[in-house]
Amino acid sequence: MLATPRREMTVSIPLRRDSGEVEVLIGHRVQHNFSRGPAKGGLRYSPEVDLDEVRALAMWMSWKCALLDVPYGGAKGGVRIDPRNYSQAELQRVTRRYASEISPIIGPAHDIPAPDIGTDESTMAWIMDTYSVSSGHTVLGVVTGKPISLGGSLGRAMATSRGVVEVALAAISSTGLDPRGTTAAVQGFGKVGRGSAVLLAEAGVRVVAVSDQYGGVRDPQGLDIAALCAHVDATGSVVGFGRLTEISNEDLLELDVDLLVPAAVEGVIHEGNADRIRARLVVEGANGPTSTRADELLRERGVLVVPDILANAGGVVVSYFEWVQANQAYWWSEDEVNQRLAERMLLAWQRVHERATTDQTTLREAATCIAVERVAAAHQQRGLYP
Ligand SMILES: NC(=O)C1=CN([C@@H]2O[C@H](COP(=O)(O)OP(=O)(O)OC[C@H]3O[C@@H](n4cnc5c(N)ncnc54)[C@H](OP(=O)(O)O)[C@@H]3O)[C@@H](O)[C@H]2O)C=CC1
Ligand SMILES: O=C(O)CCC(=O)C(=O)O
Repeated sequence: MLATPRREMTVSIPLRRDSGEVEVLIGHRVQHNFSRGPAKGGLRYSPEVDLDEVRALAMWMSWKCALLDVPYGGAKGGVRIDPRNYSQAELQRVTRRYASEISPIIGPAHDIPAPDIGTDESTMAWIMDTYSVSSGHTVLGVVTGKPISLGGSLGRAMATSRGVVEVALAAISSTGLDPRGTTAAVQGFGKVGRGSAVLLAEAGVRVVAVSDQYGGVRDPQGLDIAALCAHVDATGSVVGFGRLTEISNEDLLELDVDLLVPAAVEGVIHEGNADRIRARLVVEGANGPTSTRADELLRERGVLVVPDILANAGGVVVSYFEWVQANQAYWWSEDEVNQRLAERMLLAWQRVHERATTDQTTLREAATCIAVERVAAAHQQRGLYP
């Protein structure tokens, strides 16, 4: 039962472009499991989206939610579209049509989407509005990652990055290094990568390289992250910042740094480059950045990998807090959100670290075992599994 998604929906989304032409896009929503509660997971807009990718991402959400002990199953959605080629008005039309097509299977007690690659708080606001219009009243709990003015939670925007950095600092300390003075490279400068670079720099880590899909920049002395963020806000890319040495996404992964944070897309560390990864520690900000074979090769070489279902779980943890606040119509302070997030991340880190030490496994195996056991226990206790 755990190998197969419980429910999948594929929809076609007719879109009238601003030019008047009509295009038909494909979207998916996959609910892998809901034995522990409503399904939960992000919505991705990318030209790479396909059903298999969405299935894998949905399954990872089941394990992530179980590992962090948030009362959800796992889901994921995707629309095959390159959002950079569409106007905001077109993206709003796509989102509203997608939301209305999947509305029979989403809802605060059924399945709660959130942002992922290529989507943001506006996407969530449009889904919330579309769903609310058909419900006849405002339903704040149908999505998370909403704008603060529409029932979003303080702290959600930085939550995934905050979780990545909490766990990265714990992992650095576990290897006997002092975070101050260690070096890091971050691939991806979107919602997860950018916040991770900011918070790592704040913690005293020297961030020596970052990249986005156009390429990367490198400064062995450590990048000025605040100035870099201003450059990205002005130009839309890290490329061209401060006339620094440019570096490709591939070369960034192979830099001689203490910490590598892949925070962009799947499969970037693979059989072909795993032998050349020189970082001592890989903390997976992205979902699925390391292939199975690469994971084995890194293990043989003694590289410590903190798996995605632990490292990037901060987002869904604060999404859970947002849903709780929306359901109660009572809002927490940002400090309260951040403190509760840190407690959950560090507890999960400790459990996974202890289990890996006791069972002599990788952190990924330990995290997956804890998570699968929790989902399997829910199945058994509900009587769904003989
Ligand atoms: N947002 C969240 O709360 C969570 C996200 N994640 C995962 O984190 C990862 C990043 O998501 P998120 O930050 O939200 O997405 P964003 O869309 O905000 O950012 C993605 C970043 O990756 C870059 N990128 C895209 N394609 C490539 C590529 N082929 N090579 C290198 N860089 C690339 C983008 O470049 P450009 O800026 O040029 O577009 C952008 O900087 C995904 O794996 C996602 O599933 C996991 C948990 C929660
Ligand atoms: O915030 C959420 O609900 C889900 C975030 C997400 O898609 C992920 O963790 O991969």
